[in-house]
Amino acid sequence: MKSMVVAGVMSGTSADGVDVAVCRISPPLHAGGTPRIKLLGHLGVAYPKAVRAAVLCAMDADAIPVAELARLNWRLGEVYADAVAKAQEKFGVKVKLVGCHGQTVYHQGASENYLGKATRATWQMGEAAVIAERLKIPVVSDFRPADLAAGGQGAPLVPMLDYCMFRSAKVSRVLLNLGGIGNVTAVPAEAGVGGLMAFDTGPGNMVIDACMKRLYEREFDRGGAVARTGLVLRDVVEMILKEPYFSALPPKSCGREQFGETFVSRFIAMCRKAGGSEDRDEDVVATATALTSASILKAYQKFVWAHVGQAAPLSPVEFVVAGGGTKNASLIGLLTEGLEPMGVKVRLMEELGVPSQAKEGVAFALLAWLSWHELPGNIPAATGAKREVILGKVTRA
Ligand SMILES: Nc1ncnc2c1ncn2[C@@H]1O[C@H](COP(=O)(O)OP(=O)(O)OP(=O)(O)O)[C@@H](O)[C@H]1O
Ligand SMILES: CC(=O)N[C@H]1[C@@H]2OC[C@@H](O2)[C@@H](O)[C@@H]1O[C@H](C)C(=O)O
Repeated sequence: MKSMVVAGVMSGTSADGVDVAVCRISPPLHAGGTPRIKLLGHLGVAYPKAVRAAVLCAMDADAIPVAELARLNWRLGEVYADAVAKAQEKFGVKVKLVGCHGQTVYHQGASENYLGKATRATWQMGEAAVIAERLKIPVVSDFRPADLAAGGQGAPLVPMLDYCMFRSAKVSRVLLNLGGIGNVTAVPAEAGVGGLMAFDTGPGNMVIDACMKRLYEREFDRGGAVARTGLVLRDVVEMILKEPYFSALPPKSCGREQFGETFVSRFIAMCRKAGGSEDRDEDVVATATALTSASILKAYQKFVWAHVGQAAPLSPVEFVVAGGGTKNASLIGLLTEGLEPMGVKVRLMEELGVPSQAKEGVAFALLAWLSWHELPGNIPAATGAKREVILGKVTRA
C-alpha cells in the first residue's frame, strides 16, 4: 500500500456541478487501522448551463433518445477531466489517481420485478476513459454497482469516510449530508465498522430547490430567506411524513425517483389546497423546508436515537452537518431547534476540519484509493449488502 495524491470527483443529485477534493491518502499506521486522509484542496465547478439542463432532463425523462444519453456520458467525461485539470493547476500537485463518482441519472436501490426477475439498477454517467486519456491518470469510477450486485442498495457509500475520518472514542457522531438528498451516518462512540447505521433520510435540498425553481425561477433559497418569510402548512408536513419511505426500515436509499418533479407537483398541489385562498408562494417554500427538517428529525427519533443509545448509552451525541444545505439558515435553524432539546449538539462539518462542500469528494478519493489497493469500500451495515466488496471499475491511463 502506498501514499498517493488522489482527486475525488463528486457531482450529486442537485446536479449543480462538480466538487473536486484533492487528498493525500496514506496507509494505516498499524494493522487493523484505517487509511489516513489529508485534504490538500477543494474546488467547486458549476456545470455549464446547457450540461445542467441536459442532466436534469435525463434524470426526469420518461423517454429520452439513446443518442442523448450516450453523448451526455461522453460530455460529462470532458466536464470531469476539465475539473480535475483545473484542480491540479490550482493546488500545484500531480494527481496519481482519480475517483470519479459520476452523475447519477437513475437509482433504484430496492429490488423490483423487471421482465420477470427481481432487479435493482443504478447508473452513474461520465466516461472515465475521457478523464484517463486526457489527464494520463488512472481512474476508478462506477462505485455503486458492485455493492448493488452483492445485494446492497449501492448507497450510501460515504459511511466509509465517516468511519475512517470522524469516529471518536468519546462522542457518538451522527453525520448528515444535506445535498439534493439527505443522508445520515451514525457512528456510535468506540463503534467498530459493523456498529454503523446509515441511510438516506429523504429530501435534502431537492424539494426546496424545485419549489424555488417553479415559483421564483431561482435555483435555490439563498440563506433560507424565502422560507423565513413564509408560514408552514403543518398538515401537509404531517400528511407527507406518513408516506412509506419515511417509516421504512434502513437500509434504504432514494433519489429523484422518489422526490423529483412528480413528487414536487403533488407537494405543491397539497400546499395550495391546504392554504386555500391564503396560500402564498413563500408558504410553499417554508413548508418544503419544514418537511425536509421534519423528515430528518423523524429519522433521528425513529431509528438513529435508539441505535446510538444502545451502542454507546453514556456518550454525548454530536450531529455534524455537511453539504450545500448548511448554507440554508432556515433549515439549519429548524434542525437545531429540534435536536438541541434532545441533548444533541449540532455542529458544522467545517468545525471538524473539512469544508462542507468537499466532504463527498473526499469520500470518493478514499474509495478510489481503497479500490486501487483491492480493499473493500462498502459498509454492509450501511448499504445492506451481503458482504464487503471492492468497489468500482479501473480505467488505466
Ligand atoms: N447559499 C445557499 N443558500 C441556501 N442553499 C444553498 C446555498 N448554496 C447551496 N445551497 C443548496 O445546496 C445544494 C447543493 O448542495 P450539494 O452540492 O451538497 O449537493 P449535491 O452534492 O448535489 O447532493 P447529494 O449529496 O444529494 O449528492 C443547492 O442545490 C442548494 O439547494
Ligand atoms: C444513488 C446516488 O447517487 N445516491 C446519492 C444521493 O445523494 C445523497 C444520497 O443520495 C446518497 O445515497 C448518495 O450519495 C452519497 C455520496 C453516498 O453514497 O453516500
